Amino acid sequence: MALFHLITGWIGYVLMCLLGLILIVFLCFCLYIKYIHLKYDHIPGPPRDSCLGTFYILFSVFYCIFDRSETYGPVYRINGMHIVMLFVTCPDTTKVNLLSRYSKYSIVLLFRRFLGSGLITAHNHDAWYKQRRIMDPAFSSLYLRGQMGAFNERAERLMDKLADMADTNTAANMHQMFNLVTLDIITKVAFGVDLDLLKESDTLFPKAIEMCLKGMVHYVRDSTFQLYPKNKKFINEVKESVKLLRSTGRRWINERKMAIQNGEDVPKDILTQILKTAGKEENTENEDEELMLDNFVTLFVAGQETTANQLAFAIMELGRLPEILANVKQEVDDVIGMKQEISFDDLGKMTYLSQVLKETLRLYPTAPGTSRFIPNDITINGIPIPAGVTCFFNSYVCGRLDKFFEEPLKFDPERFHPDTAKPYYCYYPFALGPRSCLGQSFAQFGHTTHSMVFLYFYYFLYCKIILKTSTL
Ligand code: HEM
Repeated sequence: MALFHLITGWIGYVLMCLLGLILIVFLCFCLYIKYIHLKYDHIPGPPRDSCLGTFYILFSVFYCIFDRSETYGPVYRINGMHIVMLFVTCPDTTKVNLLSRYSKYSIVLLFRRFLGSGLITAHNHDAWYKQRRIMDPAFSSLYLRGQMGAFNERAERLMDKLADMADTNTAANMHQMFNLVTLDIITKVAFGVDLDLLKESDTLFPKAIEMCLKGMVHYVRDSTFQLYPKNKKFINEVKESVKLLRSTGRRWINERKMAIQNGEDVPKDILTQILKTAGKEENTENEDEELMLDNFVTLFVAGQETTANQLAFAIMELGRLPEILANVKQEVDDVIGMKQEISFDDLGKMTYLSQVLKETLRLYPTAPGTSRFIPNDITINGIPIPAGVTCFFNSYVCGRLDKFFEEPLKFDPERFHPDTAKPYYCYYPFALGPRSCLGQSFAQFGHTTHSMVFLYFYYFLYCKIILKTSTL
């Protein structure tokens, strides 16, 4: 009996302590919310949906962010689960923040390392800077000029495939075609591997990338997504896809390492540069390998879907707008004529095509935004912003606001005519500043008509398609 009393006494005591602890946590939470209210409530923003703040962050529903930008102005606040996020369309703030050394977010996809500390997601400025300097040569115009053959060949393969489909009256899903061909190009030009996915119809690799991207969208939209049991099957598929991408990377990296060790002549491509990122930090061998794999996956994710989607959106608009299509055809006929091979210099002459592609990214930016953590107090449009928030900059929203672009929903390549004034920090489909897209750094070479390096080569696919369709 005494033992029983002792045990119940202890249980009562533990319960009391637990209750006390819960009460303290609850009070701290209330104080925290009060503090957040006092600190940030002067910034305009929608009311909170519930006691948890704004539960749905709605990153992917851009029209929602867009509507709010119209309602609340150049900077507004959302308290997502009481974490303050700012959505900014003010050009001056965009300029200052994106051109400065502010840090970014990181993604560990569904508990499995995905982009890790690779170029896009690296937090530490110095570590990122070292990687970027190493990668730059593989994106130089010098290296990419030498890859024209690979681009010509892959584009020809696509043309042959389309011609076959035309002969048999088979409908072509252009988005899917572009997905395969951009994957082919990246694997060849960046990693020296010839996949020929258009022919092989091996869907394992493209599917793995698609699953990873789907997983990433879910993760960004709701980071608690992985905790719900009903999502388990999907999550396992994503995990398997990440595993496949990283194990493929490991295999290709090891093959290249062996080739270098055996004194073979290896291309100075992205894979060779990725190998150089190892041994630069005080990392263990395992950490080095993981970093290399982060960059391997990063380049697929950054370079493949973005370009494939841009191509697909442009084809969609050209299909809708025969006049613009006729202008593009005319330019391609004038510059390329009957030539079989398209040269690097030909691409620079395609001014109108370049305008079409820029306009495509205004309406359909395939990497729609970026974010920066703000460590110091700043002022946006006269509103004081206390330090400690993350600012989101959305090119999709800016591209559709009529204060920046007249008749924003009209597809009009003339907006990007070389004689027209450049949009002032409201058009940034490749982000801006030091963390801008690595595939876009051609501007640094002082080339004004075309501001892309890697992407530049995708113009090429257009030329081919336009040429082919005019002869079919
Ligand atoms: C239409 C095509 C593309 C678009 C719209 C695009 C857009 C972007 C954007 C907006 C960022 C910044 C992301 C952020 O801040 O989180 C970025 C970064 C990056 N992109 Fe692209 N990109 C494209 C194609 C490519 C290609 C073809 C490659 C290379 C194969 C590439 C490689 C990268 C890399 C490595 C970064 C990280 C840069 C850094 O932080 O140093 N991108 N891209």
